[in-house]
Amino acid sequence: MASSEEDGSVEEKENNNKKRTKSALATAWLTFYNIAMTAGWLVLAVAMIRFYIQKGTHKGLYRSISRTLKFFQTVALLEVIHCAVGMVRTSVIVTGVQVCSRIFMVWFITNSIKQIQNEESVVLFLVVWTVTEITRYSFYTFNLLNHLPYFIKWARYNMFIVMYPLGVAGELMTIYAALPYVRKSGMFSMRLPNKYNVSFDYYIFLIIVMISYIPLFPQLYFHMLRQRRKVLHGEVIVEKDE
Ligand SMILES: CCCCCCCCCCCCC/C=C/C(=O)SCCNC(=O)CCNC(=O)[C@H](O)C(C)(C)COP(=O)(O)OP(=O)(O)OC[C@H]1O[C@@H](n2cnc3c(N)ncnc32)[C@H](O)[C@@H]1OP(=O)(O)O
Repeated sequence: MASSEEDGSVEEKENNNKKRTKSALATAWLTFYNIAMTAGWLVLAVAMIRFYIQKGTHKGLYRSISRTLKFFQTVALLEVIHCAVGMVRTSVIVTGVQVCSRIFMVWFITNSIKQIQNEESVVLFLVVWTVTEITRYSFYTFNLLNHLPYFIKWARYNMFIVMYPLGVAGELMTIYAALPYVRKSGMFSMRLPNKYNVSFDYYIFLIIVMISYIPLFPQLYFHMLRQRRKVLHGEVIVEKDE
């Protein structure tokens, strides 16, 4: 009996040690990840400001920053993995929708349709994303280091109230501006007859994507409002299984 109790406690200790090592590793990785992402978005912010000061126009801005943007926005796919493996306490679905819609905007809209790269709406979502991400990643970094200045916490859970709708407006206006070019070029579309016997119309797909903002965006927005109430006002919120 005594020996089985001892065994139990040894096993428990081992499990606790494993958990501690795992959580120390996770914290180290997340700290590195968040510092790298803050730096990446800061580089983007500086590049945008320098471009505008030097050229005095937004034309050509997207081209000048596209490589860095594509890199850091694509790396954000790791956030879906962080949620999936339980490294962070966030819904995979909420994070997945957020990250995938951004990656879609970068790769399949702005990067693929050169004619729209100089639209004002592109600058709108780029500026909004940049401000948001610098705030968000520095929030996570300082939080992990247990030295979170209140103004960063305040900014993280207040700025989105305005930034989210602005970002979405920029994205939707950009997709809308892309529609005529997509229709004319027939890009990413497959017409019948073809050897796969499959048809796909990217133009229609983009319209469906635009419509899907109507049910999906409020869910992200209300998720952030709930987070705001929890973090800034200490409300206990029972999350539904998302
Ligand atoms: C194929 C095409 C598909 C197209 C589909 C189209 C439809 C799309 C519709 C919607 C489109 C939206 C487009 C987006 C536009 C913009 O971004 S506009 C700019 C404004 N944007 C924002 O303000 C972004 C806000 N969103 C977010 O912050 C996140 O992405 C989120 C997932 C929505 C919410 O974040 P969440 O993590 O749930 O909340 P937090 O309070 O920040 O964190 C919760 C806990 O998790 C910890 N955590 C999370 N990530 C990290 C990390 N990287 N490092 C460390 N810790 C992390 C965090 O600390 C919290 O932990 P606890 O304190 O323990 O609770």
